[in-house]
Amino acid sequence: MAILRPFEKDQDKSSPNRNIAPITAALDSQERLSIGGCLLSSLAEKYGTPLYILDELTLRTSCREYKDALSKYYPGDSIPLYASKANSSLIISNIVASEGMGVDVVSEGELITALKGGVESSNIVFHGNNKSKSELIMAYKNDVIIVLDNQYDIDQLREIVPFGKRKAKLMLRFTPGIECHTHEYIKTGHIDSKFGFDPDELESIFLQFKDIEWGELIGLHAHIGSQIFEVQPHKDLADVMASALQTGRKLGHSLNALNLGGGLGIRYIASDDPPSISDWVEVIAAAVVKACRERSLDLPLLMCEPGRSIVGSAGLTLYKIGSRKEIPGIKTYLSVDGGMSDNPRPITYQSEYSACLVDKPLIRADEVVTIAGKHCESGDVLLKDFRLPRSNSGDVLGVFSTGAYNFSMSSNYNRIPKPAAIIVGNGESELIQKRELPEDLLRNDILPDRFIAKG
Ligand SMILES: Cc1ncc(COP(=O)(O)O)c(C=O)c1O
Ligand SMILES: N[C@@H](CCCC[NH3+])C(=O)O
Repeated sequence: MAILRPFEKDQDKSSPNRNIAPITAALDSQERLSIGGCLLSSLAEKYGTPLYILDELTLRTSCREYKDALSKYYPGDSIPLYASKANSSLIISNIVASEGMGVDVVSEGELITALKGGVESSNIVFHGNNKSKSELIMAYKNDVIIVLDNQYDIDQLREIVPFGKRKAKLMLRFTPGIECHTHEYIKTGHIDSKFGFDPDELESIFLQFKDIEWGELIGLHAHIGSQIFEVQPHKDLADVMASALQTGRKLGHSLNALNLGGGLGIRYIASDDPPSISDWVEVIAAAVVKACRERSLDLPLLMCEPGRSIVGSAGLTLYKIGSRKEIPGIKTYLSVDGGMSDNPRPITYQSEYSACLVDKPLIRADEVVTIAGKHCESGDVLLKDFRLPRSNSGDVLGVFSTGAYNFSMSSNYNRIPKPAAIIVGNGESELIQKRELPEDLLRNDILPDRFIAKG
């Protein structure tokens, strides 16, 4: 298999999700790798490692591609909502809002981050299969769109919304019964999923909502899964959703919005071949238009919720290589100063990544190594049987496409502090997340008085 070098000239710069590296990847005169005009080895020196890096231009380009493609291919109104579970922070909320996107949130933490980052509440959609009362109160008070996932949501909201006051804006999530090819853990559209109402329940929910005082059903939502390369499941989804829209409208609900969720995949390794953002939007827009026209339905406001394809390839992580263990005839381990606590995807989903030595990206890869993390877990491996040039302790390794579901899924396993994060662009770098210190990890520990030795 050809190795697609992440900084090759044939990068498809217009569609970041088809590139392994950020679109600003470049080499300096000594053939060392830079991103956003910043030399990666200098960033490692300045901020320490492990270090999450976010490339501003790649992130903005992805947002613009969604916005532009929706305007170009969908004749009705549309808005892409960034799925902030992929990576939630003030800076990302701020950037996606400035690009005219909304945000999808699933907790008070993600909601407050979106609001404080500058996202307008009318452009926020609140999800969750087990929302707490305080989450629902916060969502209602901030007038964000609440996605009803189950009867428990309905029962709680009925008590929360004060009688005679502003109605809650509601969407209804259902499981469309669509299978897609992705990891078992990140499929959500199949009938036995924990998310959303069963399609058979829809009619009775529509009837239940006919005369309620406290909420207005404004649309429908479904999401089939994540890291998907095929477009057929989303075409099928458009059809299933248009049919549900027709049922709901016949039963008297205006249902002006259709939210098709996220799911577009990105290229982690050379053999990954996702459609571009623009091609994906073209297909889903056409499918929604066709499905609505066939049923003589007015076009709804079209929403989608991309997470990974917005932020995945905008991010990379720098590590320092430390110890080397050679097991003759078996394998060579290179251990780095992070691992499953900053990137739990390989151990969770057997996900594969691409990487290089940032100061030697073009040197011939002459050994096969396993890049291990530093945690007390044999499965803590970031890259298996990966080709790299001979390295030394202290060399900086860059792992690409870590912008999505890395920081947001990070942990403090083994009481390892979380890495710092920076943003780069136009040759400048700025801190966006402070590095945790070991002392920070004691912040919430309590040693009750009776355990403290009395002097
Ligand atoms: C409801 C919902 N919307 C959007 C997303 C974002 O998906 P992705 O990051 O694959 O675009 C997810 C995650 O799978 C989700 O559960
Ligand atoms: N966390 C998953 C994606 C799940 C998306 C949320 N429904 C991943 O890392 O691939």
